[in-house]
Amino acid sequence: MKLKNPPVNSLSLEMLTELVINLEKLENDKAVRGLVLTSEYPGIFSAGLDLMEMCGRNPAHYAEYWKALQEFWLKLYQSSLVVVAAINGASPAGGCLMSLICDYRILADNPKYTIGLNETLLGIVAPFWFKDTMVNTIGHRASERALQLGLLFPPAEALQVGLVDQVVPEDKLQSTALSVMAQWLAIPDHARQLTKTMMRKPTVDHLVKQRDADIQNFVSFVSRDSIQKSLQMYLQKLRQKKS
Ligand SMILES: CCCCCCCCCCCCC/C=C/C(=O)SCCNC(=O)CCNC(=O)[C@H](O)C(C)(C)COP(=O)(O)OP(=O)(O)OC[C@H]1O[C@@H](n2cnc3c(N)ncnc32)[C@H](O)[C@@H]1OP(=O)(O)O
Repeated sequence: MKLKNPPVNSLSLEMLTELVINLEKLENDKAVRGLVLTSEYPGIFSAGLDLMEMCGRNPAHYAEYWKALQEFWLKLYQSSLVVVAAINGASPAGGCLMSLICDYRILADNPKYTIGLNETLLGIVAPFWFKDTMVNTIGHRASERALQLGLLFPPAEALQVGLVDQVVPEDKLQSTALSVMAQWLAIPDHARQLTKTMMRKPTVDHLVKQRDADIQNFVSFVSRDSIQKSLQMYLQKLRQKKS
């Protein structure tokens, strides 16, 4: 599955909705057992959540957006398919989250392709289920440091901390993803799927139990004037970077 939402594959409401529909289609197709997630645009895997969905909108929109994001996370995190992320570009915040919910992550070796949950740099906070997903991957101490500092790791450091499973030359990314997929598909589906469910259930249950409260938290947090100002300033900085 190729992410395709120019210019930076930000996770807009429309993109999230399409991703969920496509995932459902693949899950229901008996001929499909695995999925490689990559970007149509080498250089950018995904810029994360679409900041335009979080700026200057009304509470009903924020609630709808957050619910769609939760839905996407729940679908992909619980997917019965083998999901391999072939990360061919920068992967900040929501882009990193999307990689973390896959079963295996391969990052192309390019110093520009940084990955991490950098929310604090925007003056916002990664919600508990982003944090849980990261802790499940790299452990508590490394997550605490990475989350507080909003670290974006270049490939060698991402590998060292365990945020990705493999770093490979850019031209070997897709072939490596396919051989990793073959290795995972050699395991009987039912045994692998039950194991995945068992490993991920506590994290899934944590969000499912608090879904509505989490939406309310997001809406009230993002509606604050101070948060709106931080997001606007961050967007301005992104735009000024060009000039
Ligand atoms: C008490 C506790 C309470 C807790 C309560 C918690 C509640 C929850 C709080 C909220 C939590 C939210 C979690 C958020 C997660 C996120 O994912 S936020 C998004 C973070 N993303 C980023 O920081 C990435 C920003 N982008 C970049 O760094 C770069 O764009 C890039 C991806 C590295 C690509 O660089 P480059 O190729 O140079 O492109 P640019 O020129 O920078 O960008 C092109 C245009 O795209 C726009 N853009 C970039 N990123 C985004 C984005 N994420 N959303 C929307 N738009 C984006 C950029 O502004 C450019 O636009 P134009 O200037 O108009 O062309």
